[in-house]
Amino acid sequence: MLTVKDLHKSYQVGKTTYEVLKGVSLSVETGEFVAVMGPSGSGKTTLLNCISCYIPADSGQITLGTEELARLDEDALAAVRNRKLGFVFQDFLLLDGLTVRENILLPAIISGAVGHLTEARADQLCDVFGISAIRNKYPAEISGGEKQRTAVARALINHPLVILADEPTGNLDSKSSRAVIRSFQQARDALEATIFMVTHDSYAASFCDRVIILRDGVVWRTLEKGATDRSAFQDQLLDAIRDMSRE
Ligand SMILES: Nc1ncnc2c1ncn2[C@@H]1O[C@H](COP(=O)(O)OP(=O)(O)OP(=O)(O)O)[C@@H](O)[C@H]1O
Repeated sequence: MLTVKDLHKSYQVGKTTYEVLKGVSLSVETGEFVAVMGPSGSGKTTLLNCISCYIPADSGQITLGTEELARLDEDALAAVRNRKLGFVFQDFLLLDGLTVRENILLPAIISGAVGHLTEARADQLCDVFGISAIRNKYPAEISGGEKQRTAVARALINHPLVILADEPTGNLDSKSSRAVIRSFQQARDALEATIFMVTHDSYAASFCDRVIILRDGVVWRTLEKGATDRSAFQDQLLDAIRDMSRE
């Protein structure tokens, strides 16, 4: 589904080149919920921005479905962003002047794809995320949890291959974090959505199928949840992070 091979990315600051991604390789399968963790500065956001087509990598390959991103021109990349990727941001970015349903439909409106099928999809997503009763309300009239579920539904409207989430629980208390994670789990279980989430939050990551830990621009370790119970998996993640700081 999503494959990253030997990805390199540097930033130029004045005359100095800082190599941030130093050969990242990973893959995410359809229907997987994967987190990327790592210390501040390890390259998580840079990786996400390369996969999002916001910044070009220096070398290496990113393949989304059957398309290799480096081969695409600007227009094709914009189409990938609109139609093949869904985004969930830390502050959710709902538009205040649009209702819940209109917010969910927005990516479809932007890609010129609104019709009966898309409207039915919006209603299906409202059902899946339990927001049908509030679909005609405006963001100012709904709770934080409802806003989060609206943002996840919006990310799914165009049937994206992958949802990219950047610190989606970053500003939230643990109850609201749990609500966001539950939405991702519902998206995976009910709609076979694939989710790739950057997070600092070991609690949020402990609900994932797999956690990739970056250190200093490379994949340092990958932990599979498998049949491990959530809190034991969170302990494993915290142990790994402690190991990393000792090495
Ligand atoms: N546009 C840029 N120009 C120059 N340096 C940058 C730029 N963006 C990021 N960096 C640097 O690249 C390194 C990696 O940044 P990145 O944001 O990818 O890390 P991160 O793992 O997401 O960190 P955090 O957890 O703090 O968000 C950092 O040292 C950062 O200062």
